[in-house]
Amino acid sequence: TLEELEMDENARKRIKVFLNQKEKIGELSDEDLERLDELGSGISGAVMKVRHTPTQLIMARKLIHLIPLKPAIKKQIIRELKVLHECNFPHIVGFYGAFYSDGDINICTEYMDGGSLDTILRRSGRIPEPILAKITSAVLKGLSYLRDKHAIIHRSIKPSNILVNSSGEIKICDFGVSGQLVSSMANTFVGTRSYMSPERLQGEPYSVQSDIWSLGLSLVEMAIGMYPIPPPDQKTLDMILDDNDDSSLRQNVIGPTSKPLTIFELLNYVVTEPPTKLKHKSFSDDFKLFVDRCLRKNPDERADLKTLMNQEWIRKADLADVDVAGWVCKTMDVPP
Ligand SMILES: O=c1[nH]ccc2cc(O[C@H]3CCNC3)c(Cl)cc12
Repeated sequence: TLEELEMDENARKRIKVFLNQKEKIGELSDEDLERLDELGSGISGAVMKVRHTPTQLIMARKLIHLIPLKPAIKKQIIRELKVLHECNFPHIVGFYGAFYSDGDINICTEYMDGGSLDTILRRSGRIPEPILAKITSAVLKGLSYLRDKHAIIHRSIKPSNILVNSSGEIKICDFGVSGQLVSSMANTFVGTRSYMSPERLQGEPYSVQSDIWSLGLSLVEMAIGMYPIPPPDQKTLDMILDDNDDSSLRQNVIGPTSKPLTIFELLNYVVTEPPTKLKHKSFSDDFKLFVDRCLRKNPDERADLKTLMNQEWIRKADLADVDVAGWVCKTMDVPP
């Protein structure tokens, strides 16, 4: 029940409102959803902004095109996705329902008008440290909730799976709730970058510790405004971060100086080279220490969720009064 989860009053209220609206929906179906806009596309498919005509609710609809899948497998995935009905938490994106229609698995979730952090990063350059601390606190709470209440590990923490809205809420999405869906998509990796931990890249058993590596790498990327493998040299970092004309609101004018690594070289780098470090005077020591605790190649040396939630950087973040809503609105105004 919501009572047992340590939530503050207005978080509990928001979830009650969400569940109230959800009751009006009943079975979701394709003909009840009116397409409004394209929101984003991930490795598993496209995400559309839709309106559920019977209730006029705005939702995000993710289409997962998995061919060829035997009907029995598809039924199992839809059945396993139903666990999402029990995932009600301030930092987990709300779930309206899942259904299967003409070859696609459809997952309908809460619409987040600020979008995903990778889009915000592309538009506004980089994310200020006080905002990153709030984002990290939310992600850690979300990961703890998934592990402690549902024994789920996220499996793909990265900027594009962290969503924000103009109320200043920060939520994670696209976690591996359905084992069958995870294994059906196991070989559909596409893309030029990876947030996977060294142990996972080497096929070793992995746990929530693997999500902590991904969080650390995502934090470095969001702090400096570029994918941090291979680590940019000091000169590049100084150029990006020393700007005092508040370039954090503008696209960084420079890209990587050396030629980009192939995906193989990149994965090989993660496994063989020392982990990326966050080193620049513009970041607090607490932040640098936090990132260092996340980016240990040995998962046993990497800090665990509980330790990280008690780190100075996070304790200060939880007490700090940061206008996340204001920041999200500012990034929503920046032209795409
Ligand atoms: O508003 C949303 N609600 C729920 C989900 C969602 C997912 C989105 O993008 C995908 C694409 C890659 N990962 C996340 C985007 Cl851009 C928005 C939403």
